[in-house]
Amino acid sequence: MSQQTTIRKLAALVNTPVEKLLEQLSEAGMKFSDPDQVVTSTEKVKLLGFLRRTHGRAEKGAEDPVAPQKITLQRKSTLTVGGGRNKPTVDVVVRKKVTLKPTDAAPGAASAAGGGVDDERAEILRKLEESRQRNLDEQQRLAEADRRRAEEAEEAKRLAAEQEAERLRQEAAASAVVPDEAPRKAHGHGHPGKPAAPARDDRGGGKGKPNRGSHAMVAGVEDDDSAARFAGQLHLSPADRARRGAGASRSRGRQQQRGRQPDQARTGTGFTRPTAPVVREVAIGEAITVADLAQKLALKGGDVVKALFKMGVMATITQTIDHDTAVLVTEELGHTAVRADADDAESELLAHVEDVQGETSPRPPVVTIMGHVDHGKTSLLDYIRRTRIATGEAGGITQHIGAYHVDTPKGVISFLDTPGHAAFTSMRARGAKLTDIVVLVVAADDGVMPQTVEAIQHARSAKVPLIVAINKIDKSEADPSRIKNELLAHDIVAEDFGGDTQMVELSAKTGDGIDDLLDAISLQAEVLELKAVAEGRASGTVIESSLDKGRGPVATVLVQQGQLNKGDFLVCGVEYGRVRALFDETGSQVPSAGPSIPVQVLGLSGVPDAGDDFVVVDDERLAREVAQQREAKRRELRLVQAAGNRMEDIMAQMGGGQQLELPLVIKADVQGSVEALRQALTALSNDEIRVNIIRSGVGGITESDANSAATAKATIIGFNVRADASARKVVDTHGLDLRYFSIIYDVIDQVKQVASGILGVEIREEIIGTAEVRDVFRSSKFGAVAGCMVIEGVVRRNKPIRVLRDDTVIFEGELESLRRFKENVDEVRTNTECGIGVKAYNDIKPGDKIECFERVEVQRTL
Ligand SMILES: Nc1nc2c(ncn2[C@@H]2O[C@H](COP(=O)(O)OP(=O)(O)OP(=O)(O)O)[C@@H](O)[C@H]2O)c(=O)[nH]1
Repeated sequence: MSQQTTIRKLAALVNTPVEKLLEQLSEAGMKFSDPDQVVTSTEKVKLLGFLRRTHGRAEKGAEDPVAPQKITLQRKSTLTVGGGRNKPTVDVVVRKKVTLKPTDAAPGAASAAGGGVDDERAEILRKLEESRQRNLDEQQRLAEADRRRAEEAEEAKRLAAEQEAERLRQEAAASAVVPDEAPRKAHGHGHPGKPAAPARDDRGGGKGKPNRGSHAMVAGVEDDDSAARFAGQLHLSPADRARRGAGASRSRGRQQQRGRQPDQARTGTGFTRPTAPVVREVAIGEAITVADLAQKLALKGGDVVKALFKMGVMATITQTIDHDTAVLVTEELGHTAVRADADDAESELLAHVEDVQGETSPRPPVVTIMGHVDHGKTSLLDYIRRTRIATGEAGGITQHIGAYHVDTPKGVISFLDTPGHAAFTSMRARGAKLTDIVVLVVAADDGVMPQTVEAIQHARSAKVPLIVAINKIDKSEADPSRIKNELLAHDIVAEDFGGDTQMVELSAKTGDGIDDLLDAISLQAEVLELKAVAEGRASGTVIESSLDKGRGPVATVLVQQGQLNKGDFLVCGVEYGRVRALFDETGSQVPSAGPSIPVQVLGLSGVPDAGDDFVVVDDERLAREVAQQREAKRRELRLVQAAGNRMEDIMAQMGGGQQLELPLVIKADVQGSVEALRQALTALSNDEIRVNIIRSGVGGITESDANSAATAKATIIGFNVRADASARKVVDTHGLDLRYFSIIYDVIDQVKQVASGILGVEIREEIIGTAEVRDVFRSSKFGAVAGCMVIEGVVRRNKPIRVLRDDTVIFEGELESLRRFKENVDEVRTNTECGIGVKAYNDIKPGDKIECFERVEVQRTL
């Protein structure tokens, strides 16, 4: 603290030389060597006592200031006695002694009488006292300022937390919940008022909309339960704090807070004054982004980044940190972390779904139409839709919602409205089994085609029975028996051939045979004895989804179990919501939908993916939690996958049992070489390394080649070509691996060795010098001699050389002669002229480059 008194200051204060004060302090038994040392209040008091004792020494007064002081004065006067005739005069000295007791006005007299020393002492004492007092005041003032500052900071923090918590009210309510403590008892079934409450969520997209919550809070229209949950995120009253401190369980604390909340709301503010920093308990999974963690902690992303930085972890707001780092930083920030059990809400959901197992009853079949291109799948679906669906009030036309159901005299049949194999296989890939029966359309005028066979295979692998629709029988060239014969080759045997596959001849154009097909489907369905639980909470699969401008997220779902009703809460993939409205394929609103019936659902928080499952749950809380957890999991997965693609990570994973990638940029002198290298190198890929040629082409290595290599951290292979100056700059800057080759076998060999993980010594060519040909002389003795300037490095006579024209190798060999001014030399260095004779090569031209290289052994690294 700058306000502390140093010896120098004290000396100035009491008007004493510093040395003297040091001496006095030393006499008082306090060792100080430096005048800038700080004197504490205790030391000052000690010095004061010492001075009191020593000055005027035996004076009791010094020790007992209350005792009256006794001062003795002596005065001397001389009298002259005698002085008669012949008698000498005598001087008599009279000494007078007066003892004064300074009872009243005495102190002044005393000090006056005491002389300089007493004055000084009194002055020191007074000033010391003053200084002590000043110090005390100063300390009090500073303490007061500190306290005020702390209060202000806390207030600001509280306000920020309130705003943040308000903004994030839904997420915060969920994220601050300890997974296993979660709502099993506190929420859920124990809160009958809750399902009716969240009208707010009917608007859909309720995820973290900024202002909605705050309005609700201010206006006090929030339902008590939600408000209480929200308040659980905020501040702790002294009582709650004490409870926490005493180790009371969180859930109990929350319930008590809940009980208190309505009272607070009635006070008008809805908040209590902050009495302690909010300690949040956050659930952290395997990995989390900094932004997500900040959100869970109701902090700014920057604050978490800063805290990480202080811990020595450099991470940006979008980066993912692992569980351990996240826990450390959470604790560093004064909050607590618990491991998120990824499946807790999910298992709760499962238990929830199992609850509704009940009586099963027959359900309609779900049919998918497959077949070869142009064999009439769409026509067939359209015909059935057009003629079989009683159009609704909405304009009299049927809607394409991804599926529809038709009533036949033999029962209801649902058709999935997306013909083709992609939809079927992608659904299957996602684990969704929707289809009960496949109708295979084969055009009678065409026959079994590749996609017909593919459809058979799909149906077979999904273990779904087939019904063959032999289409286009209205055509003159139609030959149904040929189709039946062709299908025999694929083990599809028609009933009239003694097999078990129903085959219906029809025309999607005229409608002939369509009823027979519907009958066949119903028959097949009976054989399959399709059953489902018709009552209770619904579950099923999303068939199609989209974002509608006016209506928000719209999903067509196929109910597979139970009854889906308007007003139900549901989890749908990573989305959730409350069913605001249900529409059938005619565009009419329906109050509910049972098993195998497709309906459009409005009211979800977002657009789910086709193939996502949906489950109706009792309350919105569970729906939201499951959806959020799934979303978090999906995001983590995405992050892990994205991170895994980066080259650094791949390299870092070396030896981790995963396939590594070896990215290469290949440039060669001719297209033939490029192709040959491409093929040879990609063929080297094995289980451990995948050779990935990210760029290839003919010609010298350019700056953009080098840049691509830098981006992909690729090795550049120059086959009989060289890098130009700007490319070399990029190579140097990024420390890229640039290798030149002139024999295809060498390239393959080197890449092969790296790919098979045989690391060891490799022979690498290193260019030691380059000379530029300025002129060419013909000599009868040596043939063509190139008058050169060494532009880089050194050219040595006994090293191999290559001749380059336009950065492309045109000759490789050795030097015949290396001369300077007619003298043979062994080497020529940069910026020196020389004459070079190339052995067995006479076609050298001005502008060519002669590069001198050597082969060196290099420890191979990846
Ligand atoms: N004559 C006749 N033509 C038909 C019949 N069914 C479909 N077509 C015609 O065949 C062509 C292809 O029919 P689509 O229904 O588009 O066939 P698709 O299998 O859905 O074709 P992709 O969607 O391309 O796979 C159209 O021109 C139809 O008019 C039929 O029963 N008789």
